[in-house]
Parts: sequence; C-alpha cells; structure tokens
Amino acid sequence: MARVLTEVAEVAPAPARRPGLRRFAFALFAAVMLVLPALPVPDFWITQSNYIGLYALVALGLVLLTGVAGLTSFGQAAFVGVGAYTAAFLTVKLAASPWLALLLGVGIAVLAALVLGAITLRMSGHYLPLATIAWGLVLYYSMGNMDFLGKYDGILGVPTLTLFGLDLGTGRGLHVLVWVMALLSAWACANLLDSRPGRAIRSLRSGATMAEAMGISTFRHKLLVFVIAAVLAAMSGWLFAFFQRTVSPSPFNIGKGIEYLFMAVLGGVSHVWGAFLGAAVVKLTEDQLQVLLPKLIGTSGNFETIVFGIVLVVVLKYAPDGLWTFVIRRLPRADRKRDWAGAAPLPARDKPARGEPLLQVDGVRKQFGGLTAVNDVSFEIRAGDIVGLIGPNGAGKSTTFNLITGVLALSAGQVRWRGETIGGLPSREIARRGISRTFQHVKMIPEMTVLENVALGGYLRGTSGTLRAMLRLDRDEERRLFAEAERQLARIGMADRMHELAGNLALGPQRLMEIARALCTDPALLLLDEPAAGLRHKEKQALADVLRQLKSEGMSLLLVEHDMEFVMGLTDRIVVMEFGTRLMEGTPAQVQASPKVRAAYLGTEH
Ligand SMILES: Nc1ncnc2c1ncn2[C@@H]1O[C@H](COP(=O)(O)OP(=O)(O)OP(=O)(O)O)[C@@H](O)[C@H]1O
Repeated sequence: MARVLTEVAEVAPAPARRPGLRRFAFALFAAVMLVLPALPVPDFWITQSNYIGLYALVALGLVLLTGVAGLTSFGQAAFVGVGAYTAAFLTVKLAASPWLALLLGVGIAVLAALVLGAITLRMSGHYLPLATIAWGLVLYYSMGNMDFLGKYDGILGVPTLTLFGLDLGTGRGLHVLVWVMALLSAWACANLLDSRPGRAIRSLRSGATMAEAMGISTFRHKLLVFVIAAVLAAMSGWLFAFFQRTVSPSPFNIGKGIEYLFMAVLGGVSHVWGAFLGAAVVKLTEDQLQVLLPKLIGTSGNFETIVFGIVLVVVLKYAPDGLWTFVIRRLPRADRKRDWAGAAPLPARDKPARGEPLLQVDGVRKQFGGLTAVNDVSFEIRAGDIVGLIGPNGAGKSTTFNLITGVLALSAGQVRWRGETIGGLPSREIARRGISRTFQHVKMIPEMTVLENVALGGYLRGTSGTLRAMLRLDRDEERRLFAEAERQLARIGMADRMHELAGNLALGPQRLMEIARALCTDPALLLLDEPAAGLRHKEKQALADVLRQLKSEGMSLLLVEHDMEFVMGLTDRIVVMEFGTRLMEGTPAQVQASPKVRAAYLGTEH
C-alpha cells in the first residue's frame, strides 16, 4: 500500500502484453471460412458450413442475451421465422428486393422484441422465458394457419440472391455472404462487450442494484440486448430463406428455439466464439447421430434429441461455461494494452463549496411489512464532512443507506440533495446527481478485470452508444475511461492489480476496488457501507489515509462501520442508530462518552 495516492505517472507500468495469438487465431479462422468455397471442398461440407454460419448467428444473440446478460429466451426460432417469412413473402408474392426484405424483416423483429421486452423485462424471474415460449407458439401457429403465408406448406420458389449482378445460388456463393454476416456480427458483438454499453450489459447478470447505482438503466440495457438477439436471429432467417428457397413453419417451432439455446449453452454461453463452436458441434453431431443411431438401435426416431439431452446434462455438470472454456484455457490471457497514457480527462462535475448543505435526511422511515427498520431518522451532511453512521447489528444503517441512494422506496419522510427532493428517484438518477456508494456485501462482476469493474463507475461520464461501440468508434472515450479508472485505482493503491480478474481478489481488495469504482463516478458524496470490513490492520490504516485525503480534496463521506477505532479516528460527526431510530448525534468524543451509546452496544437498558 506504499503507493497510496500516487499519481498515475508514478504507477508501475502494466505488465507487457502477451503476443496477440488470439487475434491471429480468429483472423485465420475468418480467412479460412471465407476462402472455403474456393477450395476443393465437397458440396456437402459447404452446405454444412452454411448451416453452421446460420445457426451461429442465432446462437450469437443467445450468447449476449443468456450468457452475458442472464436472460433466457426460448423464442429465438420465431425471430428467425420473422426474417425468413418476410424474405419469402416479399420476394415471391410481391417480387420486392431481397434487401428491402432484410430491412423489413429486421424491422419487424425489432418491433416484436420491443413489445415483448417492454412487457416482460421489468419483471424478474420466469416472465421472459415464459413470454418467449408464448411468442414462439403464437408465431408458429400463426405461420401455419395464415392463407397468405401458405399455411403449413409455406412459401415455395424463393429466388436466389444476387449481389452486384452475381447469382449467389444456395451453395458456395451464398457461403461467402453467410460467413461475412456471421463474422461481422461476431466482431461487432465482441466490440460491444468491450465497451461502455457492453460493460453495462455484462453487469446485468449480477443484479440491478449495483448497475443502477452506477447510473446504468438496467431495463434499457436488457431491452437493448433482447433487440440485438432478435436482429441477429432475423438476419439468419433472411439468409435461411434464400438458402432453402422455401419456408414453412417447422424450422421455426419452439423445439428449434430450444435447440438454439442448446447450441449457445453447449458452445460457451458467455463467449462470442462459443456460438460458432456450439452451432458446429450441434449440427455435425446431429447429422452423425441421425445416421448412426437408427443403425445401432435398429429403428428410426428422433433419438438424437434424447442423446442431446444427456450430453447437455453432462456438459452443464463438467463444463458449466460450455466447451469454449476448454479452448480459451489453452490460449494465453492477454492483458489489456495500456494505451491511455495522455488521454484527456473525463468531464467532471462542479464540486460544492465547503460547508454547503448537501444531504438532508428528514424524518425517513422504512417499513417491511410489520417491521419498522428505520423510524423517523434525520441528519444532515455538509460539503467536506465525514459522518459516521453506527449502531448495533440490525439498527437500520444499511436500510438508511438504501433509502438515501434510492435502492429502497421511502415509507415516509424525505431526502434532499442540495435543496432538491430526491426521495423516490431511481438509484441511477441519484447517482447522476453525485451520490455514489459501496455495498455491505461487495457487488462486482467477477469475470471482469479490476480495471473494467472500476471503469463501470465512469459510465455516466461517457456517452458512447451501442453502434459506436460495435464499430469500434469509441476508442478515444474508452482510453479516457480507462485512464480515469487507473487513476482511481492508483488513489487506493491498487493500480498494479488492474489486470487481475475481480473474482480472484480477496475480500479486502474487493472492497477497495468498490471504493475506486465509486470514485470513478466523480461523486460529491460518497457512501461507504462497512469499507474496513475484511481489511487487515495496515490496509485499514491505508484506507483511513485515503479517506482523509479525499476529505482534504473536498469530498464528503458517510460511512457505516463497525470498527470503532476506525470510525472514531476518522469522522467529524457520528449518528448513532438503535432499533431503527436515531439514538444520538455528536462528535466522536461525545459519542464515546455517552452512556446511552454504551448501553446500546452492551444491550442494557438506558
Ligand atoms: N429487505 C428487507 N426485508 C425485510 N426486512 C429487512 C430487509 N432489509 C433489512 N431488514 C430488516 O431491517 C432491520 C435493519 O436492517 P439493516 O440491514 O438496515 O441493519 P444494519 O444496521 O445495517 O445491520 P448490520 O450492521 O448487521 O448490517 C433488520 O431487522 C433487518 O432484518
């Protein structure tokens, strides 16, 4: 911790980056897939490869949706159907341009995803999976019963695609287009995940509380990723129509929806390239099993489905992150290239003048059913104050934190921030106004690096959106975000650990990382929930130094802490709570001398 509060320039340079083997491997893979049709590969394998590309597009959407964001959809096949039927209907019945059909198909899928998502994504739990099943069933039976879509016979005679006057056919020519679209989509998705909106998407799986406290609208990002998955599925459907040259409802039924999910889970549900592996393994194994199993069993049937079910259980047991993890383990882990030296600072807010009234907690109350966890608690924080909130276990400290930061709704009372009423605002709006926090139980994204976790705190200070991120036009802002994240890590003495995975840190460093993340939001008030818990003595001293330094820079702090020595040595004022009420408020000396406080901690009458 010797480097606490050092400037970025003094921080030891990040370890040298390992060779870009991954990038080379993926470039090679892309090149092979694109030149494959020009090689003397049998037509059978070109067809298989076309299927794999088409399936991978859908599985890619599920990687984002299910693997990264933690949302399950069984209805992706229906979105594929939307793309396919739009292509077939427009080109066969209306003789329209296939490219117009692509636009329209994607548009309809986006609209359907927006409606479905708007209804279900605010609700947690099983609503989305159930809604996607219903959507899959509705679309399947609609396609099968509509006269103008040819009922269960579907639409025949879809023309082949032509590009620059070149007929792509259904084999080698189309292969190039299928794989260009699949690889470009994978590249765009990989770019997205390594960006400001991507980190927001990656934060969804760990629950809404932390993400919202960093200013992220979790609903908007869930909707975004649901729409992206629908777009990818519709693109696959559009290609499928020109590949099969006929569309009928059966390839878009709910069973196929489950199969797509199976591909994503088997391949590597949180890895972009796992979608390709999953699609390849499922397609190739399915074909082999369809030939082999009837021979082995002596009768035909859908036995491959049963075998797949068993395989899925085995994979989930022994490789819950999918088969791609076996590949990724063999590739060297590349540290992020430290290319942000000299990046312009991020925008910073105007800081309040010392002594300005910041936070007024006015008679707040919180009831959980019959239990009053916080009862008529009032206190004030002025700019530059370090205020402690102490009390025995269950006194209502964390609940008070959650009322101030909008995690919980007030039952009564009001919270004001610089004169503005903020009680009732969502967490992200409160974060936007300059209140940041850490959590009693550390909330982070374990599979992201320390640096990326901290950069999540800079979300509100950036503006790059999804399209910019997908096209990698956001690099300038990314450099600024990472420079800020490193600066905040240096402030708490952790810059040398920025490339480690957050999940590999011990509890103490995880707490410090949360503080760096909160600082990255550029707050005017920092709420720390038990920051010293789990820290060793020296780490606590270093933390106290950091907090004092923050105070000297004008930062205001409210901290809940059980370590009395830590609180007494650091705070200007202390609010003591007991049984949800404010027992007293005073200087550390007054609190220490109070018989009421001593009695509260000892559990005796007062
Ligand atoms: N979501 C909830 N639903 C029901 N009761 C709750 C909820 N959150 C907290 N409580 C109850 O409210 C009371 C105050 O809890 P709170 O966590 O705020 O106390 P605390 O002072 O932070 O305690 P500790 O120091 O142990 O963290 C406790 O009795 C707790 O069981």
